[in-house]
Amino acid sequence: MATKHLFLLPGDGIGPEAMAEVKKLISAMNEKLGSGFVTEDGLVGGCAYDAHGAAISDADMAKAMAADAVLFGAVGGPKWDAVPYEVRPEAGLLRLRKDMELFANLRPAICYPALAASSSLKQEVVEGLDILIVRELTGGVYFGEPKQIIDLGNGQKRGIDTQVYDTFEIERISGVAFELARTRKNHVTSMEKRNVMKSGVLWNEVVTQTHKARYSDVKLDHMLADAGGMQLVRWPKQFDVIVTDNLFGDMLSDIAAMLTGSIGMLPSASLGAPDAKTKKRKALYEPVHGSAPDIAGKGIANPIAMIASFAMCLRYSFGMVAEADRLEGAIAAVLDDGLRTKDIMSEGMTEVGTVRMGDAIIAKFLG
Ligand SMILES: NC(=O)c1ccc[n+]([C@@H]2O[C@H](COP(=O)([O-])OP(=O)(O)OC[C@H]3O[C@@H](n4cnc5c(N)ncnc54)[C@H](O)[C@@H]3O)[C@@H](O)[C@H]2O)c1
Ligand SMILES: CC(C)[C@H](C(=O)O)[C@@H](O)C(=O)O
Ligand SMILES: [Mg+2]
Repeated sequence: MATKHLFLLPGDGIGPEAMAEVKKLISAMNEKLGSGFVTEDGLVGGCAYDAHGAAISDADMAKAMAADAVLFGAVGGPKWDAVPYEVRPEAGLLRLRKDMELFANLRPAICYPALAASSSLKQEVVEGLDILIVRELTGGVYFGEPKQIIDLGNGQKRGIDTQVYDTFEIERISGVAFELARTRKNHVTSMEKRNVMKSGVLWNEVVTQTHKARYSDVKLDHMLADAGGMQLVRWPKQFDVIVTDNLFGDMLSDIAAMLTGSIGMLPSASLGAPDAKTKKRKALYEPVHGSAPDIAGKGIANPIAMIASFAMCLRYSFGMVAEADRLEGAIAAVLDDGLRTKDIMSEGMTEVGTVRMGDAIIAKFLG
């Protein structure tokens, strides 16, 4: 079996705790299934800043570019609140996304049957939920120039961020959303704020044109992003695929996380365009949650988002669809058995820490 190079960036806070569970899984897959993964660890975020004064080194950046896939934990924390903006922990993640051109961020929000009763929303609202947020990841206000604070000289300062989208960026992300919708319920909802933003007007126009030219078989709706947030909480099952920009996608996916029971449940895949020759995509897989400084080091973090991100890696980077399905099935089965980390704990269930949850999922996966 061909060697599969994985570059692991556990990061800060609960990142390494969640990644440790995936490392165990990878070792077990190599040993029991001969999966042929070769892994190497690197530094990103605050730990990278502590080691060499940058949120990711050029050497680790090169390794990320060369790997078949990157697995990323989480970055950030109060320890680095005062470091210069350019080298803050989050800058490492943003550099990875930009330099690897990972423009398509897939954030599925699935409510596992066993968790339907433990959501903060009514059971009938979330039961059976299966939606996919397709977030544009390399453009918009995250990267637009100018981005600065200027001194106005009158005791006032001005903070400036710039929202920029070009036609090709909207075209390619909406293409990803339409393609994925065809493999699901064939329905895309595009979200922007065309009522106040010029970039929203263009977004709406380009999505509509792309739909008309290439994907008229898919049902397309448009929704203002603020109303979209409201509808996500009111009746999320009206959605199949949501396509939206970088900032709205960040916020809407955190909202969607709570539909699944906890932000500790939401995985993501960040994908580049297929290479013209090899057809391979650059890819990074990461949980949607952050470094959770409030629970870091306590052994109670939910590793499911990280493990489910690895399932996405198996599916999208290695075509190991059967293994990905089995891993997702193992997560569902362990939840059916009543095991819960603290964030998803409810009455009558068995509370376990990060390691026991990881062990239980691996044992189910290996059958
Ligand atoms: N991809 C990333 O690396 C990423 C994503 C989001 C935030 N961050 C960074 O993380 C730091 C903390 O951010 P925040 O507190 O806003 O968001 P967070 O996602 O880290 O935490 C929000 C809340 O959710 C809980 N939580 C998160 N993940 C959990 C898990 N797996 N299991 C159980 N509970 C979990 C936390 O304990 C906390 O109460 C900041 O520095 C932020 O910039 C990083
Ligand atoms: C950590 C931060 C840069 C990141 C983002 O804003 O994209 C995070 O919130 C996410 O959702 O991946
Ligand atoms: Mg976020």
